[in-house]
Amino acid sequence: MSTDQLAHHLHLRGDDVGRYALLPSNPDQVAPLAALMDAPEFVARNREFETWRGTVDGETVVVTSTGVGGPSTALAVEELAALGVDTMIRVGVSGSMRPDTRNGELAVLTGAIRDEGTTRQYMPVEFPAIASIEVVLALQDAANRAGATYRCGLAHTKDSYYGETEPARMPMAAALTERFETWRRGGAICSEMETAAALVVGSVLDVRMGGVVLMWSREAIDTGAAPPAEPLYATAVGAVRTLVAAGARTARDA
Ligand SMILES: O=P(O)(O)O[C@H]1O[C@H](CO)[C@@H](O)[C@H]1O
Ligand SMILES: O=c1cc[nH]c(=O)[nH]1
Repeated sequence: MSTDQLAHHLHLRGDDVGRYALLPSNPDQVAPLAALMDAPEFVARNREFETWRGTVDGETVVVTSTGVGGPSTALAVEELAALGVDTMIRVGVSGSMRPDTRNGELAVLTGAIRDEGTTRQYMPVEFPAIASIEVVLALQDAANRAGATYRCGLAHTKDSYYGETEPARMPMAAALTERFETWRRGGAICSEMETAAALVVGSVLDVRMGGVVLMWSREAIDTGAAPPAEPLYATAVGAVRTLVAAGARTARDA
């Protein structure tokens, strides 16, 4: 795809983007994230992919929703990378996998368990889904500056939300419950649906990729209360600020 061409799913061209992108899965989070930047403006919407743009310390940053799950996340990462974006951060909400998590705490993601289907069509299962160290450190720095409560670690990425949150009613109840406990005992801190695809596709395309999510329990979701998103948004935009200040990225082959 040339950068003059309209990207098939995102409906963006090369001129619309810079080097940086934030990737919430929920289109409702796009405008509030862009609002923390200078000169926020709507750029395009097609299907579940809504894009706004702003600047952070003079650098163009797009905010593009990926939709739920690996397949649409892979599309968004592919098309943004083809247009020239080289640094991306997944932003979203997850369940927690640790009993001591405070509702609303952030998780800065160092990697993801590939318990989903999309990345198997990119790389064999032995290949790890690992975040860029530069993005992880920038997110930590920004979370500290935002005064956010957070922990760092692995996300569990799956394809079935109800398989995670209501396993007992699934035909595979025993297997789902046992697998979930296995991931928990292995150290996973949260469960969501996009990070593994973002990290593996990012790695294949030489994109610096990381992720930050707000951990919000199923019980809290069921109350209908909105999660307190300000620390999440401040951390995501603050991390871009840190990366912009650092300047040139470290080359993968250096
Ligand atoms: O709130 P977002 O970021 O969409 O993330 C989580 O919520 C959705 C499921 O309800 C999945 O996309 C999951 O990853
Ligand atoms: O995938 C998700 C998203 C939010 N909460 C969960 O428990 N799981």
